[in-house]
Amino acid sequence: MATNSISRAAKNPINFSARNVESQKKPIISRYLSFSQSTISLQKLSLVKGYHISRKLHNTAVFNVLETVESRSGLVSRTRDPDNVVNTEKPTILVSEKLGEAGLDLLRTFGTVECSYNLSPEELCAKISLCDALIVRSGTKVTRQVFEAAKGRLKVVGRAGVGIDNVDLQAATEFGCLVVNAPTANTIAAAEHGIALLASMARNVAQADASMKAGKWQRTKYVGVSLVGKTLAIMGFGKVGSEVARRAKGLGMHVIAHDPYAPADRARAIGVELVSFDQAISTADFISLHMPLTPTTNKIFNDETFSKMKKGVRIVNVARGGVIDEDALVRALDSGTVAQAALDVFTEEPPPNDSKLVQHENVTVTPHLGASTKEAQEGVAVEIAEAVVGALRGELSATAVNAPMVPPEVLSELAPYVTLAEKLGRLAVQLVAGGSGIQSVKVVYKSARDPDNLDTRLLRAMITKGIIEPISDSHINLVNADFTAKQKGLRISEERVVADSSSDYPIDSILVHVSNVESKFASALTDNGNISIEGRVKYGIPHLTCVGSFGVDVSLDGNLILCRQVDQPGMIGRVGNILGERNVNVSFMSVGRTVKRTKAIMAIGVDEEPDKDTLKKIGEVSAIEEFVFLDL
Ligand SMILES: NC(=O)C1=CN([C@@H]2O[C@H](COP(=O)(O)OP(=O)(O)OC[C@H]3O[C@@H](n4cnc5c(N)ncnc54)[C@H](O)[C@@H]3O)[C@@H](O)[C@H]2O)C=CC1
Ligand SMILES: O=C(O)C(=O)COP(=O)(O)O
Repeated sequence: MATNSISRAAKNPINFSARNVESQKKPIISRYLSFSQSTISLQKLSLVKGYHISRKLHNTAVFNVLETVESRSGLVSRTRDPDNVVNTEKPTILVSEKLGEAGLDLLRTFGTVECSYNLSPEELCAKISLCDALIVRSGTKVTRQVFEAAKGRLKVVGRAGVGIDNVDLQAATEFGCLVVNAPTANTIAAAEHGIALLASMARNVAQADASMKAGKWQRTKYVGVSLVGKTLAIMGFGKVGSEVARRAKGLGMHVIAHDPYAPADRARAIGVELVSFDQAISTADFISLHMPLTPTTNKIFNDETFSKMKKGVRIVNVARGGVIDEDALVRALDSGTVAQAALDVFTEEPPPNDSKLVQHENVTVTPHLGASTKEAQEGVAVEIAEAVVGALRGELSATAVNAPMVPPEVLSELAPYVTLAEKLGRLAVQLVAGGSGIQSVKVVYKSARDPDNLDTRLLRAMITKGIIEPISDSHINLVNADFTAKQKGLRISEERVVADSSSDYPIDSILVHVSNVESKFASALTDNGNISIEGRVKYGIPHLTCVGSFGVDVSLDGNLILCRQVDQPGMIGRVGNILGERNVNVSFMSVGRTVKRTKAIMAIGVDEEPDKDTLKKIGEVSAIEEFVFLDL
C-alpha cells in the first residue's frame, strides 16, 4: 500500500518530517489565544468585585476545545427563534429563585438575565421556550414538561446548590440539555446548620424559646442531653458529612459513618470509623443524614430501620426529606424509639400546615435553611454562574451532572481528535448508500497509552454526532449522544489497539468501521464488506489516512472528492484541470494505490463545492471508475 501525497495549500508551515513534540503543539496553542482574550472581561470582573473564580472557567485549554466543539456541541446558544421577544445574540438566562448578586453580575456580563421568582409550573413552561439557560435552587421543579415546553432552546439548567432531585435528569438528557450544579460552595453552611440543629435539639433551644415567648419559665421541662462522649453516626460521608464529622469531633463526640462509596483513607484521616448501615444505626446516640435522595435512599429510614435503632436515638436531617418515611418517623417519635428529631428538609416543601411531624413537640424544624448563609449564597451564585456561562460558551463543565466530566487538561489534549472524530463520523455516514441503514459501528483507537489513561467518551460522542446529524434532524451533543444513538438503534462499540509509537500523543489513529451496509463508493469497503475509514491528527490537523484498503493522506478541511481510477499517468492533471476551469480551488490532493498501474484512489480536498456539471465532467473522465463528493 503506497501513499503519494502532494499538498498544494501551505496549511502548515511546520516541517512535516520532524516528529517533534513542540512543533506538533504549535498550531493548537496559537488557536488558544483568541479564547483566552475573550475571557478577559470576566476575569476583570472577578478581580474588581473581589470574587475568586474558583474553577477553571478561564482555562485556555477548555476554550480551545470550545473552539473545536463550539457550535457543534449544541451547548452553545446560536439559534434564534424569529418569534422570540429577545432578538439579540445574547443568550437569555432565566433565574427562577433568589440568587446572590455576585452571580447575577457575572451572568449579566454574558447574557440577558431575567429574575422571575415564584413561577407556577404553567408560568415556567410558558417562559422557558424563550430561554437558553435556567437557574434554580431547590424550590423549582424542572420536570419533563419544562423540557418539552422549551422546544429545544434550553441548553443548560444550573442548580445553584447540590441536590438535583428537583430536576428530571432523564428528560434533560433526552432533550440534550446539560444540567450543572454548584457542589462545593454551600458545604460548610449545610454542615454548620447540621451542627446547629444537633446542639439546639439536644438542649431544646427552639422549644424553650417558644415557651419563654409564651410567657413561661420551664427550667425542669427543658433539661437536655450532653453531646460529649456520645456516638454520632454520619449517614453519607461526602462533603457535608465529612465537615459535620470534623465539627462533631471537636465537640468531643465519638463519630462513626456509613457510606458505601466513601474512601476509607478519608475517613481515617478525619478519625472516623466507616461501618455498615445496621452497625451505624444500631449503635448511635445521634444520627445525622447526609446522603443524596436517590431511588436507593428514598425512605431508607422507615419502620424497619427505626426499629433497629437504639431506643431514644436523636436524628438530624439536613439532606433531603425523602430519605425518611415521615409517617414512620412520627410513629417512632410517638413510641419513644426516636427521642427527638431536627429537620431542615421535608418530602413536600413547604410541608402541609397540619403536618404531624412539624407540629410534633419533640421535633425542631427549619424551612430548608442549610445553604442559607450570606457567604454560601454568594459562593453558590458565582459557582453556578461560572458553570452556566461556561456551558453556554460550549465548555464541558466540571460540574456536569448528566454529561461526562472531562478535565481541562484532557480536553486540551484531545481537541484535534475531537474534530477528527466528528469528521470521520460525517464521512462514514456519507459513504453509506441510500437506503442501507447503519446499525453497527466499530471504532478502533490505536494508541500507545495505557487504556486507563485515555478517556474516549468525548470522541465516541463526536463520532455519534457526525454519523447521526447529517441523516436526521436530531441535534446531538455530548449530553444526548449515547441516548440518541440507542434510540436510533445505532450500536457503537469501541476497541483499543496498542500502538508501538510514543505515548506522548493520546492517539495514533482512529478507525471507523460501518458493518453490513452498501457503499456509494465501493472502494471504501474492505474485504469483509465493512466501510472502513481511518484518520490521524498530524501537526494538530485531522487527516484522512485510509479509505477501504487504500492509503491516502488528505487534510479533513472543506469538502472532499474521492475518485477511484485506473492507476495511470495524467489523472491528477485531468481532474485538476476540470476543477480549475470552474474556479474550484484544490486545497490538498493525495493518491493511494494497492498495486502499481492497477487501481488507485485520489482524494481531493476542495475549498468550494463543485456544481453538478463539474462533478459530472469528473465522472466522464474515462479512467475514473467511481467517485463521490463528501461534505465535511
Ligand atoms: N439542607 C440544605 O440546604 C442542603 C442540603 N444538602 C444535601 O446534603 C446532601 C449531601 O450533600 P454533599 O455532602 O454536598 O454531597 P456529596 O455528594 O458530597 O455526599 C453525599 C454522600 O452520600 C453518599 N451516599 C450515596 N448513597 C448513599 C447511601 N445509600 N448510604 C450512605 N451514603 C450514601 C455518597 O457516597 C456521598 O459520599 C445532599 O442530599 C444535598 O442535597 C446539601 C447542601 C445544603
Ligand atoms: O444545595 C442543596 O442541596 C440544598 O438543599 C440547598 O437548597 P437551596 O438552594 O437553599 O434551595
